[in-house]
Amino acid sequence: MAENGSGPAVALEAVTIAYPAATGKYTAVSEVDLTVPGGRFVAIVGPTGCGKSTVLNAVAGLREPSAGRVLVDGEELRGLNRRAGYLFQQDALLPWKTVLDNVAFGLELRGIGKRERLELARDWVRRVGLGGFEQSYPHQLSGGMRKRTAVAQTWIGDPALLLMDEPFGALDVQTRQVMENELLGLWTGSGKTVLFVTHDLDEAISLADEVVLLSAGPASRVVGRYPVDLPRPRDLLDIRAAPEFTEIYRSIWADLRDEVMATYDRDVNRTKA
Ligand SMILES: Nc1ncnc2c1ncn2[C@@H]1O[C@H](COP(=O)(O)OP(=O)(O)OP(=O)(O)O)[C@@H](O)[C@H]1O
Repeated sequence: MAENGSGPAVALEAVTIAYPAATGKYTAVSEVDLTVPGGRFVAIVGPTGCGKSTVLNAVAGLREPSAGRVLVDGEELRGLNRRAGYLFQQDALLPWKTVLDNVAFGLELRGIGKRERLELARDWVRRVGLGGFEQSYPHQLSGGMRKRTAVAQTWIGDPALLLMDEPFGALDVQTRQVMENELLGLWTGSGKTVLFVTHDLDEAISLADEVVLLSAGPASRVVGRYPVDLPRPRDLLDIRAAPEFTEIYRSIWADLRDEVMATYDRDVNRTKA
């Protein structure tokens, strides 16, 4: 059951995922154990290609484990995770629809009447700071505005679990900080469970209650879990300057660096071979 708030608890039990490869198969992650209490914000970090997205896709129900299982509030996940909403680096805005219609689209698919969905969408467009841009089309928006539209698109469905894969990875640094702050503003008090994948340790620590470190692949697994006891609510523009932040950063980076180097050595040896 959810521990605090309405978001579901998520557990991965000895999850192994292998992909077909030229040489037979490639085991991306092996026996991953991970528990995320309901309502918590957990960030997953690790070197490039270690399997962060693979883990997220397993929780989304997009990728079935070759072994092990995923539990959502104690029940084994089978097929798509219908309690989850997604936010990826690439947004999924429909170019021929306006901001308002893009935000309302998920509700349309759910069969919610036009009047109600447009009313809700108008509210969400305002909440993400896009009031006045309801009738704009995606190509008329900046990267940050597109991201705001995507955030509204995800949150309007009120998913209890949010799965985010480098959602702000393509944004410039300033826009990214603003969006991270706004994400925390939306999440605080919502009770939603969040799994957030990022390359960026700064971002992981700033946002999360806990950072989980995956080892270098192949057969990546969880090699570290680090609680982030920074007070909330957090203002990310200030928090990165706090000495406690630097301390947490140092302790995680000491381990992450080893995994990054292991990936680097592996790639160099592969190139030489
Ligand atoms: N569909 C697929 N078929 C074959 N191999 C795949 C597939 N998807 C991922 N892989 C491999 O599995 C490993 C893990 O990939 P994944 O995308 O989960 O890693 P990641 O940590 O999210 O990567 P990045 O940091 O680059 O975003 C990589 O070596 C990748 O090449």
